[in-house]
Formats: sequence, C-alpha cells, structure tokens
Amino acid sequence: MTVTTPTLPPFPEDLQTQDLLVIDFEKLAGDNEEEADLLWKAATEFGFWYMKNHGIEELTEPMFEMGRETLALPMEEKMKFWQGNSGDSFGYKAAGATFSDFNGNTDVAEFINVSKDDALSYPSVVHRAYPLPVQQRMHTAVQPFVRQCVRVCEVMLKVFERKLGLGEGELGERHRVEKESICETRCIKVPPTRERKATALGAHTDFGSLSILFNKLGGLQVLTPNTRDDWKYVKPLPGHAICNIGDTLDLLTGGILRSSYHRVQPPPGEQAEYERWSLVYFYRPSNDVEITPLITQSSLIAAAAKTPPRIPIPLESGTTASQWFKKRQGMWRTDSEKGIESYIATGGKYEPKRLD
Ligand SMILES: O=C(O)CCC(=O)C(=O)O
Ligand SMILES: [Fe+2]
Repeated sequence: MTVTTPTLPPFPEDLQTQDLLVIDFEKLAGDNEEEADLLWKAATEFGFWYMKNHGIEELTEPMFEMGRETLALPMEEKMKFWQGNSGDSFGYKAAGATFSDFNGNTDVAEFINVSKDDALSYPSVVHRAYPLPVQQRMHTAVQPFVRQCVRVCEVMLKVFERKLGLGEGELGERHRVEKESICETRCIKVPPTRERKATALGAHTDFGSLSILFNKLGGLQVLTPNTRDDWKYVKPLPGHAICNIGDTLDLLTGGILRSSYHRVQPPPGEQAEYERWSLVYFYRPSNDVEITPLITQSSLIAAAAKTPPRIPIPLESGTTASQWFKKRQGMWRTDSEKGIESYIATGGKYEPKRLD
C-alpha cells in the first residue's frame, strides 16, 4: 500500500518555542570533546535536545508506514493486541487509556508499541505477538530502526559515564541490548484536532533512560525547568530527532541527568487540521537492574544524591527497572486502582519537590 504524505502546513512563525541545543551525532561518535560537553550541558540543564546526523532518519518512513497500516486496522483486530492493564506496554494502546490532565480528562493518542526483544529475536517470540503489518516489517523496518537507535543511545551513555566519573561500562552493562528489557518502539497517531482541542498526551516524564523522538507536526511541549507552568512548544526540525532523558537515568545519577516534563497538545495553527504522527524509541535499563543512585561508583552522584530527588514519585529500595516501569505505567492509566489520584502524584500538579 502506498500512502502519499500530504504537504503539511508549516509550524506557525509567531509562536514562542523552546530553544534546544543541537547535538551532532557524528561528532559525538567521533569522540569530539566539544560535542560531548554540549550533550552534557543539554542533559544536565534541560534534559531535552535536538540531534542531527544520527543515521536514523532514513529508517523512519518504513516505521511510519508500519504504524499507519497497523492503526488503520479495524478496532476489533487492534484490540486483539491490547497491551492489557497489568503494567505492560507492548502491543496496542487505544485512545483514552491514560489521563491527560489532573481533572481526569483522557488522552486522544493511539499507539502501537513493539518490544526491542521481540523485534530482534523475530520470528521467535520473547514477550508477545503483533498485528500482521508489524510482523511483515520486523526484519525490514523495525530491526534496522531499533539497531540504529540502540547504537545512538550507547554512544550517549558512554559520554555520560565519562562525565559522571563512572567506570567504563557502568551504565552500558545496565543497558545490554541482549538482555530482556522494556525497550520499545512506539508509533503514535493523533486524529486531527480541529473540532476537539483535546490534549493528545498528558504531562509526564518518560519512564526509561533515553527517548529518541521523530515528529513532523508541532504539539510537543516541554515544561521549562524550575517553573510550574511555563510550557513551550518544541518546533520539529527536518532531519533532527528530539532526544530526552527519562526517569531511570535521572534516578541512577541522583538527578544529575534531568528527566523533564513534557506533553502533547493539539498541533498549532493550521497544523491542527492534520493527523499527527510521531515515532519514538524508548531506551530502558535491563529488567533486573536495580534503580538506585550509583553512589559507590561515582563521587559526583554520591554528592548529588544527598539532595532530595526532583521526581516526585517515591523510589523504594530494591526496585528493579521492570518494577519501576510497571509502577509508572500504572500511575497514568485510567484503569489503575487509584485512578486520577495516582496520576496527580506523578506531577504533584507539576510542582517539582525541589526547585533549583
Ligand atoms: O508525540 C510526541 O511528540 C511525544 C510522545 C511522548 O512524549 C511519549 O510517547 O512519551
Ligand atoms: Fe514522552
């Protein structure tokens, strides 16, 4: 099936946007120290940055095609691959499964999430089965996309290890590609929001270590650090991915690497007339990794961990990456036991415990 992408209206020029640093992946991979400094600045001060020359761009169109075909299936077919309500993420997520604000409104985004483990081991199943349009593209689209995203993340982890004064491999061995994890690709569809100006995806921090995002239409907004309600659009730039730190890297580093709040609002201006498609790779620690600040491995982290955590969600001692994920996933789901209360607890009405 060939689907021609319509020419999309431009992002409005008069809209205030968030300036983010641009990291050149080729320079980073070539051990350029200035580029490493720039990544460190982005990851510690804001937690969001643009990335160029990452080698993923040409792998995104087959992934969007997979997403378009999958999410065009009849609802009954999609629901055969429902992610369930036990804290799992792989499979299909229907619109409305998560809270989009603290008043109890719900999201309007549909996802198809494909596990890194299932993609790399295909046709062997590690976690679950997927709709036909995903299976048909496991080798040609999902695997190459996953592999390049993993490579990009591994290079960034090495920079963080060095800057944090961690021994070589301290972060790497916690994110080994061959070990089971909740790493996944996600293709997201948001319907045109002309009539209904609903929040597509509520305010959240990402649950894992690093996210690499591709979107064409605006709508993504980030919360300016140390503010309670200063949300700014991030303008999609052709050829640039948007990368961010998630909770598990924030927690492992005592908050030195910063997991920042973001959300998806209706695309601005005329862009609201169009379906919004985005694609993410979520890089997460292996399931059995304990999520605790690496204080014995780095004096920098030991010093940082003395200050109370910025993320307002309690981290019980001994929590593993998979337990953290299930807890976080449950906290914004409308079918969770505590309902809206647990979603409110993820953002404390956007009030970080610590303003610094
Ligand atoms: O679609 C986007 O621009 C962002 C999606 C996102 O934040 C997420 O899936 O966690
Ligand atoms: Fe996110």
